[in-house]
Amino acid sequence: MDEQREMKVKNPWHRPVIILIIVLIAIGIVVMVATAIIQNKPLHQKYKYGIVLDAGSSHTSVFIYEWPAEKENNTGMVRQKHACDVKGKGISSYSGNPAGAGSSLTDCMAEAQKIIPVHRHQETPVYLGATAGMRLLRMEDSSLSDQVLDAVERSLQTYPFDYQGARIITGQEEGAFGWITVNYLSDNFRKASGTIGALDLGGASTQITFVSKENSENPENSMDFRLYGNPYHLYTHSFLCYGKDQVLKLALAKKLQSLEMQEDVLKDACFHHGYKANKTLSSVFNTPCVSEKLADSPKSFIHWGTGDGVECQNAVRKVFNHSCCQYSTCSFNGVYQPPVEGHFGAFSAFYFVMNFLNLTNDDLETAKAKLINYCSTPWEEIKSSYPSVKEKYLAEYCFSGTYILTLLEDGYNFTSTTFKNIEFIKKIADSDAGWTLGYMLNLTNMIPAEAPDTPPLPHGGFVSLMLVLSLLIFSLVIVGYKCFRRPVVYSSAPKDIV
Ligand SMILES: O=P(O)(O)OP(=O)(O)OP(=O)(O)OC[C@H]1O[C@@H](n2cnc3c(O)ncnc32)[C@H](O)[C@@H]1O
Ligand SMILES: [Ca+2]
Repeated sequence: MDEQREMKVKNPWHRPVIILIIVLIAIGIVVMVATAIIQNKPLHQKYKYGIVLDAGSSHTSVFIYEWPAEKENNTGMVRQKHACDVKGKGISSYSGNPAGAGSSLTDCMAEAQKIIPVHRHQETPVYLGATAGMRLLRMEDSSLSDQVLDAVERSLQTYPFDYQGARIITGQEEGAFGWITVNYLSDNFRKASGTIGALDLGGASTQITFVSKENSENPENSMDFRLYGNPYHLYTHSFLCYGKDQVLKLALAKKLQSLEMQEDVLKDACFHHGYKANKTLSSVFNTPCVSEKLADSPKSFIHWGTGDGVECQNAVRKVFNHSCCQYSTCSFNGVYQPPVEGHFGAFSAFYFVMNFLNLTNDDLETAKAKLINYCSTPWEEIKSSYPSVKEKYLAEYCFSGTYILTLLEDGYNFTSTTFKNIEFIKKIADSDAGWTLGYMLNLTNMIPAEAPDTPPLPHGGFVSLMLVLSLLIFSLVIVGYKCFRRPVVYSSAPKDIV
């Protein structure tokens, strides 16, 4: 039949061209996104290091910090790589053998040499900061404290690092750098969420630091910082002798002085019933924190626990003097302190003790009640319940817990309500809470006063946006093709050619 009929036969070149275009667009998108990712991918990370020795009253710790070499001024970049506890007591205990203070550091410094890559040794700064133990030794005999510092300096200079000095830091520095550490690790300087206060309880001193709206009534308690574009007005105070070891001596001395001692026996409500230890008077009075010495007294006494939490609270209150305050408000001993504001991180012995006593999540009233119960537990029962805990710590938890709650409530004026704002912490983001990180950040200028300019979008956001837009374009092309392609008219072909 010659009948001409229209039938649909696709143009032979049409479909391949469309497929080719779609494939090219897809390849283009993949190449574009891959290039964006590769282009912005950080090169192989190179790290820098810093070492800070915390020469505390009870012991020395060596902290190694690490940060990406290219991002020195980005806050939140420095992290703790390693911590090493020096064997033995704090450097102030080497006053009779200063050279021993230097050699005590060798094991931890050898560890640091192994951990930090050799090619970074020369540029790695080393700082030693000594705290309340050395402040007390300097008060007793400044030439002895100089000798101890000289000995640790000589020891640290023998290592291939960049030695930057060993010194006794001030109480204000200790408080302020502890505050910088906890807020840096919590990333509070970049966030607009505000900062947290810092509570540090050592063996020989304790520090309280927080941002206060009040105008400081005593310049000695105020410190101003400009960090990452924001000004901070800090209240800070360090109470020498109010660390947990020294305050125990203070409390014992008060009892010994108030003639609570009968026939060489000192009955103590802050120690468990059944606790009995022979102690020398000099172990109590061998510190400048205890001013009045005992006259006509025996050389030793029996420390006899009675385990009465309520009586212990009354005894501990006596170490705080509330009788004199020449400012509008004081904490204790005539020290100016505005009312506490905001949230707090409490670390060092605040954490060790509250964590052991399982009081870190309790409100003030519950914590007090649980502590009274704990204090009344007989010593033998305590010892058998915690066979692996150091006996000295174990014997003192009742006293230390009572001291902590009394310091916070009667000393710093936390109430049942504001007590809930205290978080007991050991570490933040795997780094120890303490003054050392803040000290290093400050000395290396690693927290800039002004926030550095950053691109409007972070790298991840930029790549995601590219991907989403590309997929959108791709989908539009497909949809456009489907909607707007013209129906193709096929030419009729003679069906049969005979
Ligand atoms: O800040 P200074 O006053 O110089 O002292 P420090 O730096 O040596 O003090 P630490 O925070 O290291 O420790 C505070 C106290 O807690 C004690 N301590 C450490 N670990 C403890 C634990 O697990 N349980 C109870 N007490 C502990 C330690 O002996 C100190 O008396
Ligand atoms: Ca300390």
